[in-house]
This record gives sequence, C-alpha cells and structure tokens, in this order.
Amino acid sequence: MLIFIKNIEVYSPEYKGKKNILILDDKIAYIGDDDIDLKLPFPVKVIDGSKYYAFPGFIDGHVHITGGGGEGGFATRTPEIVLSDIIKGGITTIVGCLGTDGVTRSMENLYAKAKALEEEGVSTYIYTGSYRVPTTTLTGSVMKDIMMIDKVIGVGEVALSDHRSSQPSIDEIKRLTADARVGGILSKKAGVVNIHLGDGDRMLGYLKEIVDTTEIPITQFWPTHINRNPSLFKEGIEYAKKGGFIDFTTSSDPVFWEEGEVKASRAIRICLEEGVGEENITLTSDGQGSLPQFNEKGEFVKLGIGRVTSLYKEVRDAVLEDKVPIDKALKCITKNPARILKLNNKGRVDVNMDADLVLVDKDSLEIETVIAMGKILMEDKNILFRG
Ligand SMILES: CC(C)C[C@H](NC(=O)C[C@H](N)C(=O)O)C(=O)O
Ligand SMILES: [Zn+2]
Ligand SMILES: [Zn+2]
Repeated sequence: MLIFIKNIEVYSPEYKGKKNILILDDKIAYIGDDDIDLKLPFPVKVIDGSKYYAFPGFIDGHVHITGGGGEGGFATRTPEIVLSDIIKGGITTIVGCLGTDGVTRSMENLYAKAKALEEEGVSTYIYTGSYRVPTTTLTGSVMKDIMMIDKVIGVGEVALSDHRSSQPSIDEIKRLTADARVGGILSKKAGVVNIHLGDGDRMLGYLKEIVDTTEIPITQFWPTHINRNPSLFKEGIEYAKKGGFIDFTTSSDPVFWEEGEVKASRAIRICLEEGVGEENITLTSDGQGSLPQFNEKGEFVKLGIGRVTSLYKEVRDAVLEDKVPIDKALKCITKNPARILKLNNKGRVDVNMDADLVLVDKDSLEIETVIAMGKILMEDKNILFRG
C-alpha cells in the first residue's frame, strides 16, 4: 500500500517543519519538501496533512497485555487488553509483561497475546519473568529466553522495595541482570531489566549498589513507577542525573495524587527543570495492570485498572497544562523508549524507519489517525478493523 501524506508539520520527535511523507508498504520511503507527482498504475492513498501534526507512533514499554492484578483475590484479576484501546491510545509498539501473579498468568499466554496483537497490526515484544525472582521463563533460562525467542526483549517487571516482591537478595538481582545483559549482547537486543519500584524505604538502593560494585552499566535497568511517591521521585531525579533511566507510570487514580504520587505530566516538567537529561525520561502506562490500594497494615483495600490510553493523555497534559515543549514530551513515549529497548526502526519519523505514525489535530492535539507498519488502523477517529 502506498500512502502519501501531504503538507504535514512533523515532530520526529524533534520539529522538522512542514513535509511530505511517502509510505511504501511498512516503511517510510520519503520525507521531504518535494511534491511527488504520483502518476502510478496502482492506488495511492493521499492524506491532506494540513490540519494535523505527524508524531512517531507511540511506544508503551510496560503493559499487562494478558491482564494482571489479583491482589484482592481471584475476583480482582484484571482483564486482558483489547486492540481498540491500543489503537485509540496511538500505540504502535507495545511491550507485554506479567506482574504480581506469575502463577495464573503464564509466559506462554503472554507470548500468544503478543503474537495475536502482532497479527492485528501492532508491533509487540515481551519481558520474560514477573515480579518474582527466580523468574518464570519460557525455556527455563532468562538468557536462553532472550537469545532464542525473538519477542523477548528483556526481563520484568521485577519487584523491588515492595511488600509483594519475592524479597530477593542483591546477589539474585545481580545475577538476573548479568544474565539479561549478556543474553542481550549475544543476540543484539536490549536485555533491559524492567524494575518495579514499590513504596518501600529501600527505593533505588539495590540498583545504585549494583552499579557501584559491579561492571553492570546503570543503563541496563529501566526502573518504573518512579513517580509513585515524593521520596522515590526525588531519589529518581538524582539517579537519572547519574545517567540512569527513570520511567513514570501514567495510569493513576486521584487517590494516589492525594497520597503524594507525582502526576506523570508534572514529573516530566519537574525533571526538565531539575536538569535531568531529556533522553533519560520515559512514560509507560501499566495498562491492564492493577492499581491496588493497601492500608498502613498492608491490608488490601481496593484496586483500579491501568489504561493504555493514559500514556498519550499525560503527554498531552504535559504540553497543554505543564507547558512542556511538544518535542520533549513526545520523546518520553517515542525516541527514548526506542533507544532503551534498542528498537532501531522505531520511535522516530525518518526515512527507512517503520511506518508507525500518529496524526493529531493541530489545535486539540487529539489523536485522529493511527498508522502502524504502513497500515491505517484508525482514520479520523474511526477504527478500521480489518477482517
Ligand atoms: C504504580 C502503581 C499505582 C500500580 C502498580 N501496578 C503493578 O505493579 C502491576 C500490578 N501489581 C499487577 O500485577 O497487575 C503496583 O501495583 O504497585
Ligand atoms: Zn509494577
Ligand atoms: Zn506493571
């Protein structure tokens, strides 16, 4: 399929000005000022881009695509994701993970759901493992999972500083990270370790000690939920200034904001004001994951469900409410996660990149059209289900 998008202002995520974009099959074939005279003997879809901005397709690096939860018993296990939510959220690349429950949720099911979403047009990857160490795997080995299974891009979400973790020793985390790193090196993959930070007092202590006492680089870790409370957020800023990546969760509930969670859109602004490198900041949604509330005795109170549509909502809030420049806010869900995940064809609007694009209304910044691997999944807010 040939798609020609004319006269569109492009955020690649850096602002490129008004361009014409030609998509050929699943790649961006041309981006530039020339008006291509398309007298071709086959259909070309022409889109008038004058009322849109073009953004890179969004990358959500942490989604419970087969559902998660369960912290309030079996009735609180959350549902698996539906494709329409992913499309409405402008997400064209998604990384699936397991969470607290690594028993009724399996790696096999996670892999199958990732393959299903890929068949439906979205680029998908998965982390091997769940909250617990030793991790659940597909082949019995973290290193083998990463090296032998194309969709496995790293390990996670591994829980630290949380009453629901497996209370791993620091040596267990060192070995797990070493296996992920070497598995990644040997298969040209990220081998990144997605770390879940809970509300415990140890915070990023384990990661800082591993970085200080081994040869493992700080960039091997991708710690998430860093905005969940003010102390962790503050420590995260210092950690990022040392070159680490920090990830803010966009799914939330007003009760968390009362308890001190830093709204993701504000977290971006504060980090930029504090001098954190803009390439060290990311957002992920924790979509379909549970958002459980526990009282001070550690007793379950209730839980909500994460939504992937919160990912872009927080970027849009950052721009419209927190006055973060569009390109810097966009980087958090495009170029930055692409670099962390070593997805070299993703996260940027440029020639030879995968044709993953989101067209938003220039005034409202609302998502209008979503193109994934050169296929239009939503046009003018209408989802185009293909049979
Ligand atoms: C960041 C906070 C608000 C949510 C966070 N969610 C998960 O980690 C996923 C969840 N446990 C699941 O397994 O589905 C949490 O529970 O701390
Ligand atoms: Zn988590
Ligand atoms: Zn999660």
